[in-house]
Amino acid sequence: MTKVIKGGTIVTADRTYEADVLIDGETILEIGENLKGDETLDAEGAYVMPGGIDPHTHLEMPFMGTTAAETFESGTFAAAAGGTTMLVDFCLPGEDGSIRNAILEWDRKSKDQISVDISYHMAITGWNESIFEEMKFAVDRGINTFKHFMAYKGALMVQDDEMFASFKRCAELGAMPLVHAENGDIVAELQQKYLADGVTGPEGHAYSRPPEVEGEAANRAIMIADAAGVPLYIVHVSCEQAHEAIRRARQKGMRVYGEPLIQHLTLDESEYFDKDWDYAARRVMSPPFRNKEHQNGLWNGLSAGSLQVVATDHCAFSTEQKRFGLGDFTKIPNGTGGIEDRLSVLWTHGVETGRLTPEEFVAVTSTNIAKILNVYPRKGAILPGADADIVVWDPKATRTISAATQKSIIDYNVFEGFEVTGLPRYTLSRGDVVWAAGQNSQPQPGRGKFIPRPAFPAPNKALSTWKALTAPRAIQRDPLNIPSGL
Ligand SMILES: NC(=O)NCCC(=O)O
Ligand SMILES: [Zn+2]
Ligand SMILES: [Zn+2]
Repeated sequence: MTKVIKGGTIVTADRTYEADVLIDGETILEIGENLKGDETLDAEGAYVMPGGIDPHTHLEMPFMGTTAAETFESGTFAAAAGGTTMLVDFCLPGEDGSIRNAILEWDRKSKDQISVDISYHMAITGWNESIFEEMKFAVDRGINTFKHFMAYKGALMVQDDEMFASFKRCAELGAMPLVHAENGDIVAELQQKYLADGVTGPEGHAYSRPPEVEGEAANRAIMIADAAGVPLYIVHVSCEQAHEAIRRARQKGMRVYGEPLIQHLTLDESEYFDKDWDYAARRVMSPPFRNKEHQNGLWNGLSAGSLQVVATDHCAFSTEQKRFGLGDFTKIPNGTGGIEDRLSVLWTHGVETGRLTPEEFVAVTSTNIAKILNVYPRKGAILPGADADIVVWDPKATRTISAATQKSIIDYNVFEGFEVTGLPRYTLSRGDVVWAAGQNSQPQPGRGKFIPRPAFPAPNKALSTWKALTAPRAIQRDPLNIPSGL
């Protein structure tokens, strides 16, 4: 069974040109003029781009005494409705601390539910012999990235020596560490200080997580990665202090990647000062939204290349769950959504305003992510042989974002009222149409697949070769030049 996407303009991370795309089964067979297939999808007036990849989601994640309400079924359908064809979810060890069991649990929760493809990052939430051993099991299962929380003291947070040990293990395994960069000790102190001062509402969340705590942790993680000889990916970069650390590291030749979120690019700290408690609490996430200067810095980083990808950190709790923190902001479950709106909000605020070119848009929403996470060119590419994960993007279509019409099952949307221009006309996942605008598309649970991402020893090997060449060495001296010690 073949399909042809006809009459569109292909936009990839490096070029834009007019051509048809012929799909055979799950993969792209040919790109060219006047192609024919068993079925035709009209792309007149539209862009044909690699489907979005969201490298940071938390579907059904147990966290802060509850479980994120967005399910694998609703989350992956919402992704498809927004033009995203793959997401990378964070797999968290349970009470037993076992990585192996966590993977089995994530497989169990996701496999019969997902409409589009997924992959996992594995969280390292402590350190011992069995974690050391089981990291190899994860890599053999196609999980090549390990996440470390430098915040959430008393829960997920790891210490510097644990991170160093885990980063060294990543280096051996050809894997890459990820960090949530915030100084968890200082956050915990500041939380207590603001509570004691009588600041109990959601604004206390923002006050207790200033940009400096993020910048300090980003610098520390970069130093630890350098000492361990491994590349580093910093998730949800929200401020200039962290961005600056990444920029400086990259200037020094380090392979450090930075991931801003669509929320931090478009929403600011004033959200926490809203008089409506629910409104402000729904926007509580870590790190918190920042001011316009930080936002501008993130946009500049995307166009200049010091930041490489845009994610959502989709970790969506209902209003009822957010209310666990009434009277104490430290108990508001941390997380916001965005999986459905990432592409349209980024197109509207990025491409429509001239901050990003369409090619840069493809790079930061798909191709760079596929390359950094080692799944390119299977994903993130419009090339013969690649998976037919494609979004036919109508740059003229408009929508007012509203919880009332979204596919996500959450009862609100942090982008409520945003007018967006640019929406998917069709979303294809491995050749299947999983979203067609105006055609009453439904979730297709169970059709999505887990996509293994093999180890990528090349950057680690390059780094260790360079480290070995430039390592401090003992100076060989003629014994005659060494005092006898008398
Ligand atoms: N970001 C957030 O507030 N919640 C999700 C967990 C995390 O990534 O820190
Ligand atoms: Zn985080
Ligand atoms: Zn996260």
